[in-house]
Amino acid sequence: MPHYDLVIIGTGSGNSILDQRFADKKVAIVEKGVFGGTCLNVGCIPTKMFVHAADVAATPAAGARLGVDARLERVRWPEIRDRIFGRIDPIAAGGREYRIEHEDNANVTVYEGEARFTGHKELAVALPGGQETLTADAFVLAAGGRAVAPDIPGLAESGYHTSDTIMRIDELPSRIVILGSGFIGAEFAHVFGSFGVEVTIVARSGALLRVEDDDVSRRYTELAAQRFDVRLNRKTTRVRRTAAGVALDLEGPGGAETVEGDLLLVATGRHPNSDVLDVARTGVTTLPSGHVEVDEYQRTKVDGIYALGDISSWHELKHVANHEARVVQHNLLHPDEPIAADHRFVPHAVFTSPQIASVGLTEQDAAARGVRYVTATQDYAGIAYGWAMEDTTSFAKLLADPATGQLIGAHIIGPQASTLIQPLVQAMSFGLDARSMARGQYWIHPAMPELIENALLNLPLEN
Ligand SMILES: Cc1cc2nc3c(=O)[nH]c(=O)nc-3n(C[C@H](O)[C@H](O)[C@H](O)COP(=O)(O)OP(=O)(O)OC[C@H]3O[C@@H](n4cnc5c(N)ncnc54)[C@H](O)[C@@H]3O)c2cc1C
Ligand SMILES: NC(=O)c1ccc[n+]([C@@H]2O[C@H](COP(=O)([O-])OP(=O)(O)OC[C@H]3O[C@@H](n4cnc5c(N)ncnc54)[C@H](O)[C@@H]3O)[C@@H](O)[C@H]2O)c1
Repeated sequence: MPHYDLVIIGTGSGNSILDQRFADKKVAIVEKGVFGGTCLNVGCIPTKMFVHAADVAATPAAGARLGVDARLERVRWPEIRDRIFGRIDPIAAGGREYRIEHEDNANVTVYEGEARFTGHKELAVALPGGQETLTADAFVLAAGGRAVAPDIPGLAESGYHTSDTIMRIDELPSRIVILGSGFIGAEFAHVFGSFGVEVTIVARSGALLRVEDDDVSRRYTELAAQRFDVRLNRKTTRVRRTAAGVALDLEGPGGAETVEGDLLLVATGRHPNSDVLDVARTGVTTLPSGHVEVDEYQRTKVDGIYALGDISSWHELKHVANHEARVVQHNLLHPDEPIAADHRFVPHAVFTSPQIASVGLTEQDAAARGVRYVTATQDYAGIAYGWAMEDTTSFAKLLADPATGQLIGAHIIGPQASTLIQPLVQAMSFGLDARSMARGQYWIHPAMPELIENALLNLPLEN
C-alpha cells in the first residue's frame, strides 16, 4: 500500500497547489475525469467563449435602435464549437502531461481513476488495471461537484443534456427547453437564443435568477420574457420522448400544458462530490447540503485533511475555489501559522444578456438580517454612455450603512456589469466609504463607470 505525504483529489483548483515548495514531499494526485476540472473543461471557460460569440451574434439586432441596420446571416455552430474546444482540450492535455512527465513533477504520481475513502486516511482508487489503495499524512479534498437532475417521471428515459454535454452537440437545435432558472439556465438561454434557437425556460418559482436582489431578478425576468418563452410557477410532472425530440408536461397557474423542444437542457443545480468520495469513512463531516464541513482555515474535522472549492463551498465559483486553494497551499506548508480564507465579499457575475453582477447583501438579505441600510439606484439611461447606447432597462443598485457610508451590497444589471462591479468589490474589501470613493478620485468622462460614481452620490447618507 503506497504511502504519501500528500494526496490531492481533483485537478481543478486542487491542481494549482503544487509548486517547487512541495518538491521534497511525496505527492499523489487523483483524477477520475479530464485534467483541469469543471471550469476549464465544461464550466466557466467554454461557456464564456460561447457567450462572447453569442454577444457578437446578438449585436446586429441591437443596432436598429441606433440607426444601424445590420443582419445576422449565419451562425456556424460546428466551427464555433471546434474553435472553443480546439483551444481548451490541448490545455487540459498539456496540464496532464506536465504532471505526469515533466521533471518538475518527479515527486508526483498521477492516479487516473475514481477515488473513494475506505477508512481513516485510506483511499481506494479504481484504476483500469484494478484497485489501488493509498494512505497519506495529508489529503486535500478538491473533488468539486456534479450536475444533478430532479426526480421527474420519464426524465431519465427521455434523454437530456446537462452543461457537461450541451456544448459538444453536433448541430444547433431549432428549439431547446431549459429546465431550471439559475446561472446555467440564464447563460445558455442567451447563447442559444442569440444563435437563433427558440428557447423555452421552465421555472419552478415566480421569477428567474431568484438569488439576485429582487429588483435585478424582476428586471431580468421581464427582459427574458421578451426574448424567450418563459414559463414561471411550473411543476414538471412528466418528460416524454417525442418524434421531434422531447416534451415536458407542466402544471401551472393556468392548469396543465405541454412544452416541446428538440433538446432538453437540465440546469437544476449541482451536488458536492463528498458522497462519491465517501468522506464519512475517513471521519470527515458534511453539512445537510452535502458540502464538506471546513473551518476558516479550510481544515475538515480530521487533522491533516483539507477541503476547497465546490466540494465544501456553497458559493460554487471558480474564484472562490482558487482563493481557497491558495489558503490550503499556505496551510499545508505552514500548519503552525495557518491563514484564514476571506469570504467577506465574494462577487459573482451571470454572463447572460444583459449581464448581471453582484457583491454583498441583497436588499432582501439586509432586511431579513435587520441591518440598517440605505439604497440608491442609478439607471444607465441617466449617464452619458447610457445615452450613447440608448439603454432604457439597465441599472446599478447600491446598499450602504447610512451612518458610515460603508457599502454593504452592490447589484448591477446591464452591459459590462461584470467589469463595473470590480471597483465596488475593491471598496468593500478595503473599507473605502461611498463618499470618499465617489469624490476621492477622478472618473473618466464619459465612460461607463460614471454609473458607479452617480450611484454612490445618490446614496442618502446621514453625514
Ligand atoms: C456550466 C458552468 C459554468 C460555470 N461558469 C462559472 C463562471 O463563469 N465563473 C465562476 O466563477 N464559476 C463558474 N462555474 C463554477 C466553477 O466551474 C466551479 O466553481 C469550479 O470549477 C470548482 O472548482 P473545484 O476545483 O472545486 O472543482 P472541479 O473543477 O469540479 O474539480 C474537481 C475534479 O475532481 C474530479 N473528481 C471528482 N470526484 C472524484 C473522485 N471521486 N475521484 C477522483 N477525482 C474526482 C473531477 O473529475 C474534477 O476534475 C461554472 C460551472 C459550470 C458547471
Ligand atoms: N457565471 C457564473 O459564475 C456561473 C455560471 C454557471 C454556473 N455557475 C455555478 O454553477 C452552479 C450550478 O448552476 P445551476 O444554474 O445549475 O444552479 P443554480 O443553483 O444557479 O440554479 C438552479 C435552478 O434550478 C431550479 N430547480 C431546482 N430543482 C428544480 C426542479 N426540480 N424543477 C425545476 N427547477 C428546479 C432552482 O430553483 C434554480 O433556479 C451555480 O451555483 C453557480 O455557482 C456559475
